Amino acid sequence: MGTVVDAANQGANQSLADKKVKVIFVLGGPGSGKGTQCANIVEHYGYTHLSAGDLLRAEIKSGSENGTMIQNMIKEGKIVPSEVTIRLLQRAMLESGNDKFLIDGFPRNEENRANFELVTGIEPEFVLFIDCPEEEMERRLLSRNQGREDDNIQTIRKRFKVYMESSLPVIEYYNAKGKVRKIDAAKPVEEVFEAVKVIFNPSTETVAA
Ligand SMILES: Nc1ncnc2c1ncn2[C@@H]1O[C@H](COP(=O)(O)OP(=O)(O)O)[C@@H](O)[C@H]1O
Ligand SMILES: Nc1ccn([C@@H]2O[C@H](COP(=O)(O)OP(=O)(O)O)[C@@H](O)[C@H]2O)c(=O)n1
Ligand SMILES: [Mg+2]
Repeated sequence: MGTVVDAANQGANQSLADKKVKVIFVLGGPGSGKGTQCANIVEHYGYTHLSAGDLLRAEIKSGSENGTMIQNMIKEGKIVPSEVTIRLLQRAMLESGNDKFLIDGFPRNEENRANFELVTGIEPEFVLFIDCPEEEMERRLLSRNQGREDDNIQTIRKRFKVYMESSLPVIEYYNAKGKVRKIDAAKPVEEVFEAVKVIFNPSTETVAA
């Protein structure tokens, strides 16, 4: 690990800071519908969607030196060290050319949260909390059919445990700062999106008719 990488990272941070990027964290349990709602938001509001899980899976596929470590952690439902995930997020933000991001599935624990803030200096505008009962999340994960190695009941149970123990406290942290916008996700996709729109509409952006 060298100074070249550190310098590149600092350049990335400076450039993101100069742009004054707008970030919304989209959080919620595994299978709650984060990715589904992000796709809808992108269509209507011009954000770039960055799923931390998708970026990590792409990193495995790319044959990166971290690939095996990431794959093993995902299989066990564990949270990959933030150094890896933050670097992927920074790169994707810069490559997008956009200045508005939905960061989906990150931060997932205190280490993710604190280091992202420290390294990028970015504070989220707000946290969109996609709230769904566990039985419903389990049903959705077991019928997702995307061929994911972690969508089996053994790994799902581990992911729920990690969510309760490590991710909910992050949502609680932002809630204490008045930054959480909570959505009831135990409804059909379109109905959930109606509630999402209410959150996104009062800002300066408008919906295309
Ligand atoms: N409101 C909903 N009602 C029923 N199924 C849903 C809903 N939202 C998403 N799904 C389905 O549930 C599964 C998990 O959704 P996804 O968006 O991948 O969740 P997450 O990114 O939070 O894990 C997918 O198969 C998706 O099509
Ligand atoms: N910030 C993150 C996000 C995901 N991940 C890993 O990637 C897995 C899948 O995350 P995901 O966001 O795609 O999963 P869903 O919540 O969409 O079902 C997690 O269970 C973790 O193993 C991580 O380590 N750190
Ligand atoms: Mg997802």
